[in-house]
Amino acid sequence: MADNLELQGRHGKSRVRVARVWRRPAAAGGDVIAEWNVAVSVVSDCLPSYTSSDNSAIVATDSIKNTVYVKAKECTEVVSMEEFAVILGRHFTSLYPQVSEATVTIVERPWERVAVDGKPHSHGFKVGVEKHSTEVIVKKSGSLLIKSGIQGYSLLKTTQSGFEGFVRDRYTLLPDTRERIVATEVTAWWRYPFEHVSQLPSKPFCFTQRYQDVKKVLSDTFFGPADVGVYSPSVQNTLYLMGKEVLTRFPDISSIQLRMPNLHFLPVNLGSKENPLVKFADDVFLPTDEPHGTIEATLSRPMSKL
Ligand SMILES: O=c1[nH]c(=O)c2[nH]c(=O)[nH]c2[nH]1
Repeated sequence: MADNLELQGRHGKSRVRVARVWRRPAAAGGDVIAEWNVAVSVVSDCLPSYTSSDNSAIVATDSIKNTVYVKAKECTEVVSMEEFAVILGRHFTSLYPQVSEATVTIVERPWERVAVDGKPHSHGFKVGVEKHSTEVIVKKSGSLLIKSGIQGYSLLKTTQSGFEGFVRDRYTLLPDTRERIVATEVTAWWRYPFEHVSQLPSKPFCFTQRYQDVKKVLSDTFFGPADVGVYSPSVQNTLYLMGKEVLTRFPDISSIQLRMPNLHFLPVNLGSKENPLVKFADDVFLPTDEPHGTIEATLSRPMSKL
């Protein structure tokens, strides 16, 4: 309380870029690299720095940035992003009495090991497309919230998609269809059920593995079997089935939030009655991303929240 006003502040450093290499012989799988874009934000009791010129309680954002590099150096064994975020969160909340909470957000640059002549390369990587992220909140008490996510996961089917039976009134122009392209760029966030640092799994890499698992379940459900696919009556239904499958398969995920824009591929019809230049026959489309439909939902088990 200051000047009869409530103040809720937080500070930290964003866009801290760090790359960590773990050296391993080729026989042990080769070098491992992680490139992370880290944001740390702490809730800290430093009211006088806002209300007067007393900075004595401030952990400088420059020191917060430096800590990211120190902790990366200290991780002599390969760690997942989620584990690294927990390490940072625990550090800030345990070292500084005035810091009650730390939020650590990390987005990974998706370096993927290349293969040369079919053999995984010991130290060569190329960048992939979709991105893995995490957001971890650690409180001084040890209470914890861990979310992981995927962004920019672009998926498309050339058929086995339709949309019909929707509201038809004077504003409706869209015809019913059982044949269209469906394309989206999935953003997903899922929450793990660990609510205290003491509940964290000791098995290394489980978060990284789970990310790969979730990614596969999302795409397998979107596409259906390789030869025949699966019919999608709407993006809404496909989104629901994707989220449901993740919760069914992984008891250690308590909720999932999915955002799936409907990126329209418009039928191309060009010309006039006299000169029908291009007549659409499910073959030539105008790909668009603006405007796009926005379809999103959160699925949770009863009693859990995202
Ligand atoms: O799968 C869809 N869901 C919608 O809500 C919608 N709305 C629309 O115009 N096309 C579609 N497609």
